[in-house]
Amino acid sequence: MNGPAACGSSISPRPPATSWRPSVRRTDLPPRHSLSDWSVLFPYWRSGEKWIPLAMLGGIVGLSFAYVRMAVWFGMWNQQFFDAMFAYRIGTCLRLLPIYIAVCILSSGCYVFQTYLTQVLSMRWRLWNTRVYLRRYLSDTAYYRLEHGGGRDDNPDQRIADDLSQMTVLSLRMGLDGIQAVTTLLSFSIVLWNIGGTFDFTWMGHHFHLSGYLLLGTVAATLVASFLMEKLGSPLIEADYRQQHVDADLRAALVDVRRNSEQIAFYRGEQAEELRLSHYLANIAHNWRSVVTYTWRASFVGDLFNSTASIILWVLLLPKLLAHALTFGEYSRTNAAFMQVRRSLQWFMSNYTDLAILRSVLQRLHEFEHAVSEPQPHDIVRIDTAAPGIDITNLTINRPDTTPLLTIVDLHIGQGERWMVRGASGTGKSTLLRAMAGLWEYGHGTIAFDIGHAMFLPQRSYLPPGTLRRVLDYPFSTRHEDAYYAAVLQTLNLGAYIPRLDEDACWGSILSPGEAQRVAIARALLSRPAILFMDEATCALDAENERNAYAALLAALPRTTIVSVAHHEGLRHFHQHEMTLNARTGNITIS
Ligand SMILES: Nc1ncnc2c1ncn2[C@@H]1O[C@H](COP(=O)(O)OP(=O)(O)OP(=O)(O)O)[C@@H](O)[C@H]1O
Repeated sequence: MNGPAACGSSISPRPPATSWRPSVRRTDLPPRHSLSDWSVLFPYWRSGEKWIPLAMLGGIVGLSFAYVRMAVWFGMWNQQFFDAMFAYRIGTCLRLLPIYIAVCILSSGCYVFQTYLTQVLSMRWRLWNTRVYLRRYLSDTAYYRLEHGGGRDDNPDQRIADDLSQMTVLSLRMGLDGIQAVTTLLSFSIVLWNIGGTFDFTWMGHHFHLSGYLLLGTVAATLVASFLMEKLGSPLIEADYRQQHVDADLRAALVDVRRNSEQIAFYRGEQAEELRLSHYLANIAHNWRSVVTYTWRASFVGDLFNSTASIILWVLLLPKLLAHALTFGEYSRTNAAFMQVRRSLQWFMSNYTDLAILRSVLQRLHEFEHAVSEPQPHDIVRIDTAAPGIDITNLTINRPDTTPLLTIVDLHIGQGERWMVRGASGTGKSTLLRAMAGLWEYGHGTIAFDIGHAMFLPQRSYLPPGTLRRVLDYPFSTRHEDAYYAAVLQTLNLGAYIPRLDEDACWGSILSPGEAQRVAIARALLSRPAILFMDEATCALDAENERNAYAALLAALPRTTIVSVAHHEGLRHFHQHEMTLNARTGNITIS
């Protein structure tokens, strides 16, 4: 029987207990935005690499200004051109055309170069951030703590793969569009102000003198529409926040099915899985309905405003029309300026959804950063010592709920000694090894050994994708003579794989659990650790292969200290000492 696909699976000693997250627990919470969420944006711009991206950003902003400047120029050109056209001055029109074409080419060039620079900058930023996040995620066993630490953060894969990409793309696009919107607003506001001139009128016996009424009217109309959109669309932020979570939960559940496909197939668990996945799908559908409702409300106001824009402009231009003070060229320029001011003011509302997504992304990244950099309590102190053997002093291992699991007052394991750890299921054998490996943070006491020369073999061996040679060397990149690999494989009855040493494959799903365990033993034989911890590392082997594996270890590593969690009676004679964990007292007995 082949083992569960190890390509991409975790190195945990058993299937991760929390890999299935049945509820969308945090999706029910309202988003808690805080200013510190925005801090996620800054590290890149303060890093040693900052000068190139800052120069690129400067270039993009400069191009943006140039682009807006050209748009203002187009407005002026429009007025001149259409006034000439309606006055039938064809010669003037022909003179104006080549200039127009030249500026068009320049403007398109600016736009294309700005887009190119933005994309390059976005990718550089994303790569830098991803490298930093990967380093943090893979350092100090953060990946293990996140998975096994009671769900302090969910879906780290989504944070690293999707959220970082979204953060860079969205924040750059919104930031640059925002700068462009403000520049456009200022530039065309001046145009509108100048065109708008003054408006004198008498109402109820009072004389009014209004300057720049065209600009004021445009701003007022846009602000009313924005206010309505804000009122109707604000719950969209919350709904979008939840949407990201429910989507990620479904994806995580699907990955879970893929990872455990064989077990599910043996159980014929299709219906149960369909039910479980339907639960996630129902969450998506439920939230999606909210997203749709809030989106159509906001879109309705936005679209209504867009389609009535020309009427609003006509109303605003009515005084000039009544005074016969509007040429077609001036109308054309006013229309362009009106649209630009409206569009840039509207930028804030048309980017409502993106802003909502960005805020959710930043919040999740901030939570992730917090989770990975959370200082790990070191109540169980591991001392790295060059002294041979292992010393355990006043060690108490607790469960996560702080109830005591196991106590070892004082224990010395001498160099080269072989200890068998026994005890009923659930007494804490694996947890003791986790504490030795620095993966268990609940409890207190001291464990001293040569950490740098120790190796742990869990029950479920991790076989990364790649060549068999790389799998055997994992996690190091040491290279041995071919004959050495061959001899080790032969000793462990894996001779059939010698010709396949350089085959690139997903060995986790090719090898049977027993073969995978023998590959792990081969790793120990190849890397020759000073101390070897084994957690039921041969439990999937038949009696003969298990005896053979132990015999090979003893023959090849006579000076290696071995601490081995095992149940099989037949293994007792390979060990000199026995440590039995007592379920009732939580103490150990040594024999
Ligand atoms: N992440 C965890 N969260 C909560 N409880 C845990 C966790 N890991 C282990 N435990 C608990 O600690 C106890 C000891 O578990 P451990 O895996 O060490 O047992 P074991 O002796 O190795 O069992 P077995 O022989 O069945 O492998 C068990 O009661 C288990 O439920």
